[in-house]
Amino acid sequence: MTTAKFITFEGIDGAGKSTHLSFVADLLRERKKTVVVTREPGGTSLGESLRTILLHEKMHLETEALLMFAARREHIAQVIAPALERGDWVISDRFTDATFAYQGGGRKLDLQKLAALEQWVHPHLQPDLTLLFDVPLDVARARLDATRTLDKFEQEKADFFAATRAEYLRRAAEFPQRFRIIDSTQAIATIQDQLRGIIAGLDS
Ligand SMILES: Nc1ncnc2c1ncn2[C@@H]1O[C@H](COP(=O)(O)OP(=O)(O)OP(=O)(O)O)[C@@H](O)[C@H]1O
Ligand SMILES: Cc1cn([C@H]2C[C@H](O)[C@@H](COP(=O)(O)O)O2)c(=O)[nH]c1=O
Repeated sequence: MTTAKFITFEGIDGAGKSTHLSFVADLLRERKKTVVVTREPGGTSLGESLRTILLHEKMHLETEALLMFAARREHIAQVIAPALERGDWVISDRFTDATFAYQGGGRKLDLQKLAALEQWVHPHLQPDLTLLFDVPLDVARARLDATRTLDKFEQEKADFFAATRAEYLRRAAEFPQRFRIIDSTQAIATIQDQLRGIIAGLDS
């Protein structure tokens, strides 16, 4: 029997990560796992209130980073840690890599300050697996433009997303043991085949 695992989905807006969340959850349920699917910012009542503020209100860039970690602290306390302690598997649509990528890469905040917050908020918790859905900016932008009204982050310019994507890829290279980079320009069915292989490898 394998122990509970913490899986995170990451990527720039429009990369396609949310498309595959329920597919991976279903794969795990087929393997008789109890799965908790959650998201950041969000996942708790307080976190969802903070999400609305974060995605729609202008604020100082350090306030934005601090609120991301405040929402995360509550999320870990109320949802992630209890689920893992119960033996449930947790899938989170974004986690701390997003703060490094968006606030560190995109907003250019000091990575050392973000690392200090990470050390404060979750010194002993890291994802077992991080699926990084990677696409060129123009592909992500075309997908977003086709589907929705854009929030504060999604309205950012190309250089913001270029820096965000670069920081994601830098972290994937820094932590190769937990990151898997998914070429999200592939067809959805092809990506699902790849995900099936990754999940089988994790749960064996
Ligand atoms: N591999 C793919 N090929 C073609 N279209 C895709 C693919 N993956 C996702 N899409 C489409 O792109 C759009 C954005 O996908 P999705 O909502 O999963 O992105 P996301 O990365 O979760 O974005 P966000 O982080 O902004 O929520 C959706 O309309 C989805 O159907
Ligand atoms: C956790 C986290 C998220 N963000 C940004 C990234 C996205 O633009 C939104 C979340 O929206 P999604 O469509 O549900 O992915 O928030 C961020 O900037 N920093 C973070 O730590």
